[in-house]
Amino acid sequence: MADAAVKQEEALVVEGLTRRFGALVAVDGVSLRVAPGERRAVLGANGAGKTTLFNMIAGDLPPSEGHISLFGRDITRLSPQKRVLEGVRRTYQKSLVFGGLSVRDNLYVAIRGATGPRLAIWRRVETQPDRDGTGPLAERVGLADRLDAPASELSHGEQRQLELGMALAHTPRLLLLDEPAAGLSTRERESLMAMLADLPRDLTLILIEHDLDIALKAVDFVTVMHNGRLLAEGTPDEIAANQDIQDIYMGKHGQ
Ligand SMILES: Nc1ncnc2c1ncn2[C@@H]1O[C@H](COP(=O)(O)OP(=O)(O)OP(=O)(O)O)[C@@H](O)[C@H]1O
Repeated sequence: MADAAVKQEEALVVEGLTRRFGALVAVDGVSLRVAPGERRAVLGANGAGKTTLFNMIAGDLPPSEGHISLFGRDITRLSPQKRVLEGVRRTYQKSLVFGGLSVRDNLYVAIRGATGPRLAIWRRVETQPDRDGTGPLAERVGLADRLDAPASELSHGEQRQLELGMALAHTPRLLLLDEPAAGLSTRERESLMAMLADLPRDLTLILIEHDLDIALKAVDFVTVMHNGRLLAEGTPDEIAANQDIQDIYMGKHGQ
């Protein structure tokens, strides 16, 4: 049918998004449009409102005002769980990996969370779906040879890789990564960024990043926030050439 070739929707549209905490306006009328498959960085100094913006997109925090649409569907009032089913997945600044479980079991828990009711964990092992899914997932994030290692024994970089693997278990359409490279060594950052670059283009990726150099290498487009507002948007080249942004907001955070 000719009509099947429908116009492709934006992956994410955020309109006039605002979040107040008492008198503080943490996010102040932010509007964004992110194309399907785009790699976008959200930059800004501490307290700029980046995580609050993520919290509202993921449904962890209701907005005070504004709207959020995912592939043309208004998700502003959906619960975080329903947004996961719609394809939104996020990571947090603080690790949510289970240290006492192996890499395999962490990935399995993530897969189960995506595919079955919570209590189905009590079903007989052989009747549980997707047990084989842990291997390919571990391979995607460079942990194929660490499947049986307890997560607590992973390096910081490997833990970040595991978090990414857990987020990918839900085959997200929109992946929100909150400072995925924080605390990593230069080598670990490079390897994580290479992994992100290898993610399929049917996945739309937004990452919060403090390090301007990392962000500019990893993305197609950059949004800069300051004091809850959108300060600038542009390609990495445009942002790199913007001396005000470099000096005032990013210079002190570069490493
Ligand atoms: N639950 C909350 N209650 C009150 N104030 C909050 C809450 N969450 C965030 N804030 C405030 O909102 C503002 C924006 O915080 P947010 O964490 O979104 O910034 P950020 O850009 O992610 O900063 P960072 O880079 O330090 O994580 C800050 O002033 C913060 O103190």
